[in-house]
Amino acid sequence: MSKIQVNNTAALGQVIDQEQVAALRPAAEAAALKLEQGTGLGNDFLGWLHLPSSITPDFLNDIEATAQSLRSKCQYVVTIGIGGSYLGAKAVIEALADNFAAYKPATTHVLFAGNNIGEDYLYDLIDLLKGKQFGIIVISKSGTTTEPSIAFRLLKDMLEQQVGKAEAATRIVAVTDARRGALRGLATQEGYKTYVIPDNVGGRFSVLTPVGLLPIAVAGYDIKALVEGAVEMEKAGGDDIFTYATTRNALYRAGRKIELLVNFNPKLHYFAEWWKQLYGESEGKDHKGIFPAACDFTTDLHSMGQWIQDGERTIYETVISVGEPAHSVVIPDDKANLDGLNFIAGKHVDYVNKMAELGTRLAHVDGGVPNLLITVPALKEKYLGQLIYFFEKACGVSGYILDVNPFNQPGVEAYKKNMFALLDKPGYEAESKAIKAKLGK
Ligand SMILES: O=P(O)(O)OC[C@H]1O[C@](O)(CO)[C@@H](O)[C@@H]1O
Repeated sequence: MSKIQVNNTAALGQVIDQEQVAALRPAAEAAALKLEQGTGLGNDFLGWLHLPSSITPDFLNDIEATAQSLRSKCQYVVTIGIGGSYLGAKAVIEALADNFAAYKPATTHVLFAGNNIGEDYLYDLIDLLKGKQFGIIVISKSGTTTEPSIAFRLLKDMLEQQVGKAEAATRIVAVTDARRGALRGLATQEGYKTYVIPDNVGGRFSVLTPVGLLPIAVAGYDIKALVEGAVEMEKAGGDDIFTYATTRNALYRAGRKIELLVNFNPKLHYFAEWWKQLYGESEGKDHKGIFPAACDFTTDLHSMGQWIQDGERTIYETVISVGEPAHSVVIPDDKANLDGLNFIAGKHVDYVNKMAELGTRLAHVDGGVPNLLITVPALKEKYLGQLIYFFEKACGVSGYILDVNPFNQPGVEAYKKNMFALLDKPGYEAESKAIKAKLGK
């Protein structure tokens, strides 16, 4: 089976050595056992662990049928959600899509909303959708998150005005909790097609539920291959996962507090955004946790490269290296050679990119930045499925090595409480009074 691979050789020798990594292996194995036996912190949120192998062909067929129905009617399908309720779908779609898909004709464009509170963002979206055939996938595990709720209220209204309430109900799909939350009530009342986010799967671990699978299928990608890749990784288990989890924890203990996930392919930008939530929400608690940051290379070498090469030595780098590009572009020969580029004439652009990648890794290691390498054969559904499961499992293992609960996110509530208090939300009267006093109002 061709699969993703992890290599930590270039992470060793300066800041940490193999012994320090090996010393964490028993902790990693104990963490994996805790996940398997459900005996660790947050054990009511382990539904993702054997999720891939529990997905049936019938379930995927049903999602594909719903996707096809939306595709047949809609030029645009707006996926409404935030955090784990959008980043997985966005990451996979961007990794697989034509870089310029937005400017090329397509049966159906998948758009995203409810992931910010930008008035102009919503204005521009509403403007785009005026008079167009569109549908909505509204995703919220809690069913009460403010950002997607605002976007859904606006777009539902607009859709009903454009096509009538009955037709709108056939173009809206809700993905939410089986029982709880305002979205569940609304979907039942309006008769929307719904999918359930299992109770024991947290938002940031939900990309392989309908949260990710439905928008990915609407965008035209092969969700069966995606799940197949995840199943392969679920069954393959250990070594690469342990290597990644133990090396990053050894580096953290040696003072490397920031992990920089870098790619040499712009299609992976949102994959890093998904990864940032996965690791940031899972590990950043009890005043602990590696700070997950990301860069797109070579783009950011011309902005962040100086800092990475020469700034404070608190970072290490994890490179996601893609083996093969999907297409071929060769650099042409030029008789005049005024740009001096004939030394690479006849070479594939990807060959130059790979030399940039190798040169960057060597330079950064020389500059004191330990380097982990994850190779992905190609940007295809199957390998993305492997990568998703790899990072999820490594996150659970890593979180237990760090001795935090990797499956909760209590810290996210602080901003929400203040926002509701400032907005005078019913039920927040005491908080409103307190925050206004603090602001001298
Ligand atoms: O799916 P929901 O409940 O709308 O939550 C969206 C995101 O918001 C958070 O709950 C944080 O507020 C994330 O954990 C989650 O992925």
